This record gives sequence, structure tokens and C-alpha cells, in this order.
Amino acid sequence: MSVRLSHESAAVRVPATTANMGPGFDSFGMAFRYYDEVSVRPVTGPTVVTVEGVGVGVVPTDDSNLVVRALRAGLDAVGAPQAGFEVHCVNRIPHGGGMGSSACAAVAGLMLARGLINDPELLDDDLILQLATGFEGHPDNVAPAVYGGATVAWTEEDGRARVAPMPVDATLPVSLLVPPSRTRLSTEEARKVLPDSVPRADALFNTSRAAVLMLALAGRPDLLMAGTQDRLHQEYRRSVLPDSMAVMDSLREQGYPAVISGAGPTVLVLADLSQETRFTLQRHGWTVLRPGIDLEGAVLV
Ligand SMILES: Nc1ncnc2c1ncn2[C@@H]1O[C@H](COP(=O)(O)OP(=O)(O)O)[C@@H](O)[C@H]1O
Ligand SMILES: N[C@@H](CCOP(=O)(O)O)C(=O)O
Repeated sequence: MSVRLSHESAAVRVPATTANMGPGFDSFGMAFRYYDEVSVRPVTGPTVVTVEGVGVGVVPTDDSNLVVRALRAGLDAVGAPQAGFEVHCVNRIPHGGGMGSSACAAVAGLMLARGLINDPELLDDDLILQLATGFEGHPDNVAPAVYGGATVAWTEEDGRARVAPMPVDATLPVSLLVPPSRTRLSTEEARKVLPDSVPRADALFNTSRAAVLMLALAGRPDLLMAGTQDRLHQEYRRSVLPDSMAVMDSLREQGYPAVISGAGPTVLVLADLSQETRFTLQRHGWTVLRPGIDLEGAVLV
């Protein structure tokens, strides 16, 4: 059966995600009930992207837009024909914020490809994971964006991305502290400051803390402080995330399990903050989100 664009339109909702969560660099992730929504219509003319919210006037509005590039990659992967596309994006996830906006855009485009074709099962979750990880370079945001919940994702020696769900208490409170927009930092820049090798003691430290975090998420909140310690990436990024690291340090001193979300600058706290702490952050221009954990991942709507 040849693959066709059999639907006149498709729409998708994709969650924001965090990655790393302290010790799980490039592997741990979690999805939030905080979403971008994207819709598409194949057209005979050129591709036009319209944007509401985050990225207006900044992200490309033609075929070079990441959502469109992912959509086209999805169609190519299953042998579907290409077309021009009218794409409408309602963006809420900050760009360069450490909340997985680029993974979201790639997954959104791939899900839209699934939504347009006559045989959607060809573009299954695993193929979307592989293709979106190709755009990202690491699977940690892509995995929860596709599957929801908390995930551990890794890359096999043959280059294939793999994912397994991590048991998580879905009532665990989560706070995302988003600093003022002038602090946005691309993941590419944040990866440049990381060293190529780390001391063995630090690798051992993170191995134990990652295991502890798994236990903590599954229902041992008493282990959250130990389970969110990291020596592989956060400290190396201090020079490019000075305000976020200062906030993270201060919160940890007060007993909050705070980490840098993804490559920052958003700070993730696996707890509710006191009203006073929230007000202090807000007075300094920070946005405090309390979205809850998403358990569905990306869905066609
Ligand atoms: N909804 C979107 N539409 C188009 N491009 C996007 C979208 N979201 C992210 N991007 C692209 O990804 C970049 C941000 O990705 P990245 O640096 O990985 O930060 P993060 O994923 O932490 O927000 C943006 O500058 C933009 O180029
Ligand atoms: N493991 C990556 C995660 C990047 O997440 P993002 O949301 O900042 O894109 C890293 O730490 O570089």
C-alpha cells in the first residue's frame, strides 16, 4: 500500500520536559502538564508557519522551521509524499529555557506527519523517538515528550535510542522557576562549557545518585535531596548560568531538592515552594510554574 497524505489537517499537543534532573545527565527526563499546540494543513502553495506566543518574530516561518523540518523527516521516513504546509504554532514553552522546546518542536512535527498519513502506525512511537533524537543529539527530552511521565533514555552502541519508563509518584509536586527572558541560553552554548572527561570519583558519585533518584521518584521523597546531587554538568555550567546556580544553591541550602532543568537556565524543584520564596523570586522577575507531571506524552488532538 502506498503511503498518502490522506488527512486534510492534523493537530498535536506536546508537553514541556525537563532533562538531567541532577545526576541523570543526557538520560533522565520528565514531562509536564504545560504544552505547545501545533496544527498543519497540506497546501499546494509554499510552506507558511504562523506563530502565537513564544518565538513570534524569531523562529523561521518557512521550510527551515524546526517543526516543518521534523514533519518532512517523518514523511520521508515512511515514504510519504511531500507538499507545502500551513502550520500554526501556539507556543508556551520558552526557547533556550531548559524546558525542552526544541525536542517538543521536533516531536510535534513528527506527530503531525503521523496525523496526516493513511497508515499512522508506520510512524510509531519508537520511530518518532529515533528521528527526534536525531534532531536533538540526545534522547533525554524527546523520551518524555513522546511517552510522558518520567523516563530513562539512552543510546545503544549502534546509535539507536532506547527508553524505559521510570516509576514516578504522579502527585509529586514540581516547580519550574523560569528566569527573566534575557537569560535564555541555547543548549548548544551550554554544552560547549562541559569538559570531555571527568574525574572517576565524580562519575562514581553520579552513578549512585542516579540510582537514588529513581528510588526517590518512585515514592521515597526522603531521598530526593541525595538523589538530585550532581557532579557531571551543573557546576561546569556555573559561568553561563550564574543566577540560576545561585538560586539553586540557595534553595538547596533551605532543604529544597532543586536542580538545573536541562541545560538551564530554568531551575526545577521537586517540591512546592513556600509562598514567601515564590514572591521573592517573582519580585526579581522570575516566573514560577507549578504544572504537575504529564503522564500521556504527545497526543494528536
Ligand atoms: N516551537 C518551535 N518552533 C520552531 N523552532 C523552535 C521551537 N522550539 C524551539 N525551537 C528551536 O530550538 C531552539 C531552542 O532549543 P535549545 O537551545 O535546545 O533550547 P531548549 O530546548 O532548552 O528550549 C530555538 O532557538 C529554536 O531555534
Ligand atoms: N542533557 C541535555 C539537556 C538539554 O535540555 P534543554 O531543555 O536545555 O534542551 C543537556 O544538559 O545539555
